[in-house]
Amino acid sequence: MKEETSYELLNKIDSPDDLRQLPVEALPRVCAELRDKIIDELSRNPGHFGSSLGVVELTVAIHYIFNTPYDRIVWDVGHQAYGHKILTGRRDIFYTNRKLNGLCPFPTPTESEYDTFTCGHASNSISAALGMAVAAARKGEENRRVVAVIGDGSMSGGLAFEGLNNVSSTPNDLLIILNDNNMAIDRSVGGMKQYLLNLHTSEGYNRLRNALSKKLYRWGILNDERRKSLIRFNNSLKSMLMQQQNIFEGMNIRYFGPVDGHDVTALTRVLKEIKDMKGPKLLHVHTRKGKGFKPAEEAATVWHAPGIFDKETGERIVADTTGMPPLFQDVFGNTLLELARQNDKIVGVTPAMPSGCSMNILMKAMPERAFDVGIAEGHAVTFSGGMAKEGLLPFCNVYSSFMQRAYDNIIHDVAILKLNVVFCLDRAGLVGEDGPTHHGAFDLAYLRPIPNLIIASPYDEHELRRLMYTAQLPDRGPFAIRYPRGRGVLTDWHCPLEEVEIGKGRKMKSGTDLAVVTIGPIGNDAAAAIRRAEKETGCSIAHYDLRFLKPIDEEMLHEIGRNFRHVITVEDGVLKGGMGSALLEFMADHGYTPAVKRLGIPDRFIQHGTVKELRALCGFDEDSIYHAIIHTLNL
Ligand SMILES: Cc1ncc(C[n+]2csc(CCOP(=O)(O)OP(=O)(O)O)c2C)c(N)n1
Ligand SMILES: CC(=O)[C@@H](O)[C@H](O)COP(=O)(O)O
Ligand SMILES: [Mg+2]
Repeated sequence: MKEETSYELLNKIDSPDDLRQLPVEALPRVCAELRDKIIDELSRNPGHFGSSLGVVELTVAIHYIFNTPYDRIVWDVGHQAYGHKILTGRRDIFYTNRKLNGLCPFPTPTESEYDTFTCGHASNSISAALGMAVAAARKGEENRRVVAVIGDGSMSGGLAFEGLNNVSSTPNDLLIILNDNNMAIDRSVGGMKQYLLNLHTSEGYNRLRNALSKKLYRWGILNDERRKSLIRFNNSLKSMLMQQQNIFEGMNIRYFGPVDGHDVTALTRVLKEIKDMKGPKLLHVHTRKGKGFKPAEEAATVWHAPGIFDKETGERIVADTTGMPPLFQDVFGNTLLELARQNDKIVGVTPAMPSGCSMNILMKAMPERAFDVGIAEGHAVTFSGGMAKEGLLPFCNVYSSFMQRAYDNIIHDVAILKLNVVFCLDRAGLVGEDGPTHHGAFDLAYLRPIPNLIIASPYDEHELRRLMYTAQLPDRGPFAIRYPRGRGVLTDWHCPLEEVEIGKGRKMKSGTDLAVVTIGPIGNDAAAAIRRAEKETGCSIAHYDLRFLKPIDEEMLHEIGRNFRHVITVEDGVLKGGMGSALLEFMADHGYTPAVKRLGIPDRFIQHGTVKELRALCGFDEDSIYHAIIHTLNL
């Protein structure tokens, strides 16, 4: 049995100032306590695990060497920043992490002055940090240092490349720390990953470097003052030996490393040496995702966000899901494979989320027909467009909120040419604990104005399968299907694959007093609310499931407009510009004047919490729908 950690040092660190009072020899102990604290807290209150464990030493070294919060540290994604939170005054409330009204899931400037920028979506740290560095220079804050900490996976994102490109040509003293653990959520992929692997210091190089530096010291050519030049010398030596130019050096960004990211003493030494160097620089750090917790080191994908676990045995505590409805993502993954077996034009595309969206099912069965393109949503869409132009039929699966990155690509590279690409937007609607950066709140509103695009959302798992089948029939053009995070509503997702008439909704039930119009699985909650209202009050309520936002079912809307004085719309998406707005436009365009109450996500960013809590806060959970019905009918 593992001894309980006493957190003797950690409990005295209320801010990085306290950390900086400690002698450097104390840092390994701080790291051990911090690591134990993260393991302990996360075993009870789930969150992003492996990434934070991997950067414990880096986090301690950064706060030890840099004058935070005056110096700006920009974390990329921010899923690795739990150590940062604990060291920056949030230790005692860390148990509230990701809970409603508790600590935010990712660094958030409104929560702490140590959090410098919006985090959540990958690859923005270099651009944001460069902006801060330029601002500091313009304001004459010459002593303010700016650091971007970015993972190897996030470095594969286009935005990171755009940032690097600009860093190389704009005067700045930025430090980019590349935290390379050779993993994204799934395995890192692509040329950047390969390039970084090639940058690994070869054994021969290490031997030569050590021998040379010893000699240089002995000859008096090298001393501590001149160590900085040695790092440069090392890089030239490395380039020479490895016969390739360092891509960062080639872009005028000084490259240092790779260094062992778990040696906190070495890290502090290197950071101290390079922190005040002029000009842009990149420190390449090798870490292990899940470091210090064996199961997480061995199965990094599962332990990216493992849920709760037993910290002694390392076993994940997983709820028994027998008899429960399947995850929507698994219905997608299995159906895609089924369709791919029938239609050899089908290929799958995912930007770095093969496990998250269950495209790993296709990937495993037909590796040559599934593409993980890295954290590259824009590219995923345009790449799909290219394949579609030449006759393939890509199913491009992107989390709804990450698809925001690819808006122009949908319009410019797919919709204008009416290409046959099926966009599957997983995690549509409120996603829960990942909060405002991750809620798939906007897709209905941002997709609706795009010509040529079919937009649908399934009521349940069977409907998802039918929509996927329908979308791959010949010459459908761009087709978007959105569905939520989590489980569906049916116990058996299997059903025959049948065509759905495009633009046709379903009348779920008739009624006379009020029409409730829904889109997507939230319709099930509305149905429950309707049953309750009818049972308790004797009223008569019609329920329409629109199914397609575009083309919208005009016949159905005429029926509603003609027959009802009261309409309630319910959607798991933003009210501004969403399905309710579309209905209102239709009613106005055709001279109908029902009183329309729209339920959905209000015009503000919704915090984190459970989906249930957040729907209630937004006013579209079953209870709220019920009360809206009662209120509308004055019952
Ligand atoms: C734009 C965007 N796409 C996808 C994701 C999902 N995502 C979160 S972390 C992650 C992997 C990041 O890999 P890396 O930067 O190497 O960090 P690590 O997890 O290895 O610590 C991905 C794909 C995201 N947050 N943002
Ligand atoms: C940090 C990040 O963006 C991902 O890890 C995200 O939290 C995954 O979300 P799901 O848990 O819904 O797959
Ligand atoms: Mg990584």
